[in-house]
Amino acid sequence: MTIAKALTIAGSDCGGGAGIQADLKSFQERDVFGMSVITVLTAQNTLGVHGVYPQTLEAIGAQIDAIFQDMGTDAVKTGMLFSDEIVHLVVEKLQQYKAKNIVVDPVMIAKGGAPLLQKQAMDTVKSRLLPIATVITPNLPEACEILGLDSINTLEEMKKAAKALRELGPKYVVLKGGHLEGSNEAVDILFDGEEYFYFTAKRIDTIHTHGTGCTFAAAITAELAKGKSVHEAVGTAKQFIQAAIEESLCIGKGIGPTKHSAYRLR
Ligand SMILES: Nc1ncnc2c1ncn2[C@@H]1O[C@H](COP(=O)(O)OP(=O)(O)O)[C@@H](O)[C@H]1O
Ligand SMILES: Cc1ncc(COP(=O)(O)O)c(N)n1
Repeated sequence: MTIAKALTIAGSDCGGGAGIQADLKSFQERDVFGMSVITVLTAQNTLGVHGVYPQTLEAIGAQIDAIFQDMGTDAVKTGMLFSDEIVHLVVEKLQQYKAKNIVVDPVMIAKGGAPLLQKQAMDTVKSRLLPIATVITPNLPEACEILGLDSINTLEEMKKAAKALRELGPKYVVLKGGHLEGSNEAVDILFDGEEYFYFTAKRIDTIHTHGTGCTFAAAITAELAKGKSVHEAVGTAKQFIQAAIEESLCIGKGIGPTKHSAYRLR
């Protein structure tokens, strides 16, 4: 039997809602063999991030080598990379192993406000990581940070931002509109350099969105691993995250996680 293989290179969320844990659950739900490289341990729950413990470069490099020297991957997702040195290492390794289908979720700030990427790493993310990406999946605050904008408030501004982001080198930009104020729809825009495609869903009135960005990007990665086009992958991921948020979980005292199995169980 063969199966598509996807790798996540990201931070561990011991609370299970975001990071490596969300990614592996999403891979499994999409029938893809999931593998993980842990960059950082976080002590995290629905109330916030209580501790960040970066792994050594040696440990991160050894995990990546172990996977590429034996099993290989059909697609790779990057999430929380935290420091400049980790971003450099991950880019070098992905280039060394000629990784295909790279989905970069440029994780910067947790929903509760904790920094997940050090300020010094931003330039390297822009100059080294985004250019090797097949797809990038920033949310609106991340897009503002990358582009040096104060805010993005309308779909027109989202289109402009998607275009500017693509000029930094990724093949496709998926700009997520989950944070767009005053809209009763959650609209994500895919830009391939020529056309804009809108992925629209009803905005769900819930605070339980811990890990939505990770879950969405992981679902895209899983579909790419199976050989789907970027357009198909984003379409499936949008339905996957919509179902997961619709049935999101009131676990813990703060911002709860989503239900990864919701889409499959429909
Ligand atoms: N309240 C919501 N209702 C429906 N979809 C949402 C909601 N919040 C976020 N989304 C969707 O979830 C995905 C992740 O988006 P977002 O929450 O912006 O990312 P992040 O977790 O990186 O901040 C996107 O497809 C977005 O449109
Ligand atoms: C380890 C880790 N990685 C990423 C996120 C971002 O979560 P979200 O998907 O809600 O933006 C997080 N809170 N923790």
